[in-house]
Amino acid sequence: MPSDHPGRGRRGSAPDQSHSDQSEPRSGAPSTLPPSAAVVATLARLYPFFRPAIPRFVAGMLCALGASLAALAIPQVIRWAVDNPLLDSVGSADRSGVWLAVALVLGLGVLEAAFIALRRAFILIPGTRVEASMRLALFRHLQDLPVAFHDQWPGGQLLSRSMSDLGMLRRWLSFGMVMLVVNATTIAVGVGLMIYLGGWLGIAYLASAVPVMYFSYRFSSRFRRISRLSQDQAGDLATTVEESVHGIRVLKAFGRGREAYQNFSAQADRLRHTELHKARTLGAFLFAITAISEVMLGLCLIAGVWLALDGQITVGALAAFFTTAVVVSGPVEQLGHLVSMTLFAKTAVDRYFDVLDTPNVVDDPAEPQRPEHPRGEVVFDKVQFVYPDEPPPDHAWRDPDRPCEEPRREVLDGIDLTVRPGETMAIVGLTGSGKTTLISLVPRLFDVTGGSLRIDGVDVRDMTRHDLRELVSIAFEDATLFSATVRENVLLGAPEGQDGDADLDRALTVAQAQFTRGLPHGLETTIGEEGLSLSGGQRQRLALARAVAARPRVLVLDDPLSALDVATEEIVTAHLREELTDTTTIVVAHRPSTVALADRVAVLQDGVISAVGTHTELLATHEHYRFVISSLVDEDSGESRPVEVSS
Ligand SMILES: Nc1ncnc2c1ncn2[C@@H]1O[C@H](COP(=O)(O)OP(=O)(O)OP(=O)(O)O)[C@@H](O)[C@H]1O
Repeated sequence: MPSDHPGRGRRGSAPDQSHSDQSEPRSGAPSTLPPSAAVVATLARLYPFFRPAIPRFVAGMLCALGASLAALAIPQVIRWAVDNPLLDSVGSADRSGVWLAVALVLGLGVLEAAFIALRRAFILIPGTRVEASMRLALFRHLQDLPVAFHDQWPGGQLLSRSMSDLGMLRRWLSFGMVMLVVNATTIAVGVGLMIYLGGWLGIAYLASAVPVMYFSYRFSSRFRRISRLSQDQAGDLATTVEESVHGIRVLKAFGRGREAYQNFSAQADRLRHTELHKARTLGAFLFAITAISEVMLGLCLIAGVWLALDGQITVGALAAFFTTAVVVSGPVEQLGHLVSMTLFAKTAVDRYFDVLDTPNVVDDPAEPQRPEHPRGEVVFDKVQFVYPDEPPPDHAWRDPDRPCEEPRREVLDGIDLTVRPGETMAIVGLTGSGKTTLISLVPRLFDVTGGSLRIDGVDVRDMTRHDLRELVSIAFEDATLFSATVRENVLLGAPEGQDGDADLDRALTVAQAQFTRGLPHGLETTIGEEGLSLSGGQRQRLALARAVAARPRVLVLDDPLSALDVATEEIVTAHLREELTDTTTIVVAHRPSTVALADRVAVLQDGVISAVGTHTELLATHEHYRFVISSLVDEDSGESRPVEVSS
């Protein structure tokens, strides 16, 4: 299957992250490369995103080069002016040569300024486009990645990668990369001119490049490590902010604000120390290269004056030599900042591709199948499931004190269960027995790790995810609503091209969510994070309405009525039984009243289905079922009304 976004080579091409050393940041580049080659190899991965912007970048770079050449031409004019019109005008009234030199310097200055303005105009827009397209690719990939990935990655890490890392990259593309090329060219041309003007003086100045290169080499490997650490710590900090904002009610209710603050403060302090360390490392490097360049210029000045007095160099050439040195010294001093920016950008690219390279293991098959006449029969055939490993220990954002290799455990260990078309099957089991895990396999939130799960004879892994979504819909106990209108939230999964209003009416009635019509703007009221807040029971009813509106063949419900009062639950239950006669329903029952929905009940025990039958049969014959039901009655806040089950 072709890669569906630029920058992604092939599915499953993630670099092996499990064996890398934390001190060496992970990247798409082979780790055997020397640091500078690794930087180039990593940044080269941007090419697919960068390609459309190349013409404008090249134009911008040419403008920047033009500006540098204009600046470098000024010393040549000065040299000519000092050695010719200026000397000629001593004791003469003719100043025309001097005025010409002034006009030339002015013209070159204006040209330099114009080139700089043009450079900005060319590069600003493509830089933002590259950033936007990379952000889009990341978002699409995040949407595509399976639930297991999102279980493992902290939200703050994803947030910081998609926002601050990509912002950093844009700044590097728009400024750092361009100026790196331009400054390197300016230094090369400038030093060439200095050799031309001052002979050995220029060569002596060039010799200062040797210690500069040595310091650059040492600096780059150290700075890469620190910048990776600081970006990862910033991501951790974002995760902490996200968690404390989400959990603000719990923190307030338990009076844990102080602890949360202390935890945040410790993390912020760690980041501050890393930033200080980074700034000191950069400062030492900048000091070294500036000092080397300045000391060398001072030595050149002494030698130059001596050579001029000896008549081996003209005063004009000496003036031009030092004016050129001033033009070159700017780029030399900037080089340190640009190198650090480049290393920062490399880290940002590494962190970006850490996510983008994560293969999607819940993927569409090469040759998809779909049931010809969907009836809604669901068959679990020796299904096994084990949750994926924790993230590898070298993930820099992981807490190094946390154990990494936790033993893998089969949550489901040979599930055999057939749910007949149109049947309602309740899944009952003790807390942690794997009920949610079991039903999550039906819409492929996770893939089975053994055995198979078939709908109407077709393995769910052989269907496209789109086809599967049309067949199966799900409502969770923890109802998530999006910042959108009631209508948009409910019709989120409704089939396209059907009468949305009819689906909406039916779904709201079944889920007893007519209260939405009384909201300030009725069904057009915005709810969710940015809109009106709803109660837990109201949210659950909307989530149920959303699942019903999708008109699925198979409806999967993870205790979706837990927050409803008994009377409302009874009405919803009755409507569901009435409306869903053709729909196969698998419902996780956490309270006896939910079992009332079911035609049959499956008991999940020790990773297998230990019994299937009607509630009455199981009560009479299955000891573990009696135990589970009695514990559910206890849990159910004293609500121990008799359970009515039709079979
Ligand atoms: N994302 C996950 N990653 C790793 N392990 C998980 C994950 N989700 C659940 N588990 C583990 O799998 C086991 C089964 O969890 P599951 O949520 O399926 O149980 P459950 O029967 O639905 O529980 P409950 O009745 O409390 O909702 C538990 O031991 C749990 O710790």
